[in-house]
Amino acid sequence: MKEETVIKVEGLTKVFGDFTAVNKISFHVRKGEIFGFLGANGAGKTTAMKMLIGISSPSSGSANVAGFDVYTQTEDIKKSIGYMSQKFALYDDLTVKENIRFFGGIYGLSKNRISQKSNLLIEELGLEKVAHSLVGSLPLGWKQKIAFSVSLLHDPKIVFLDEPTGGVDPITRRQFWEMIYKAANNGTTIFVTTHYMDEAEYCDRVSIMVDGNIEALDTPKNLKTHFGSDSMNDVFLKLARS
Ligand SMILES: Nc1ncnc2c1ncn2[C@@H]1O[C@H](COP(=O)(O)OP(=O)(O)OP(=O)(O)O)[C@@H](O)[C@H]1O
Repeated sequence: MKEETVIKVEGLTKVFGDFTAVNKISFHVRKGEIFGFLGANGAGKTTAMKMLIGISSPSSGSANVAGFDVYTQTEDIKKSIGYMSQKFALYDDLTVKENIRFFGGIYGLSKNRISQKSNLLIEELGLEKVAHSLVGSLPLGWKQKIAFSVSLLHDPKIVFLDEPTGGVDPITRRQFWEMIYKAANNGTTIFVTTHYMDEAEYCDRVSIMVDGNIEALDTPKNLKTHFGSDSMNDVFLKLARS
């Protein structure tokens, strides 16, 4: 059976004045794949991701996300994807239930569907006792797990995660990744940036950006073999130093 490609990027470029932040990057991502998008600070990850989620127009090149063009079909892209980041996830001054209701509404879900999804999410995450607590009062790890579930409320084809586990303890990060695996097993494609190299090991494939270019892209196993490394941390350091 032919594997479905849900992200196709060819020569995608973003220029700010005379500075090239993203330089002709090309890659494909398959349905249900966990694709790690790595790079040192300032490598161009966020700039690339903004083009893919339809909030920044590329300078040149092409990209198709969930079947839609990043130049002309950005509204369709936004409806087909989920997004969460460490910096923006949920509203601290709304309760867990209110956040779910709010985002469900934004994603265009019916009241009934929101209610069903809300009950399911609260049960799955064991949040019965805090369903009516303000999100701001919850530990960061809980917030991030709820935010991830909320980003999946509308059953998006692809979810973009921008450093989703920043600042979270290792046990909670592990639990977070179990949620990522579950979503991927259900066919959701995961596009994730991270600075944690143990998380890079959990991805099906990893791309590594250096100064706007994708310098390496393969499975963690192949990358380690290619660079003669025993860890993704070592691969990353070798590339970032070269
Ligand atoms: N609007 C902008 N105007 C000019 N330069 C920009 C703009 N946005 C980003 N840049 C520059 O582009 C480069 C890539 O930034 P970007 O935020 O994409 O990196 P990143 O890989 O996401 O880094 P981090 O891990 O720190 O988030 C940086 O040098 C940044 O200063």
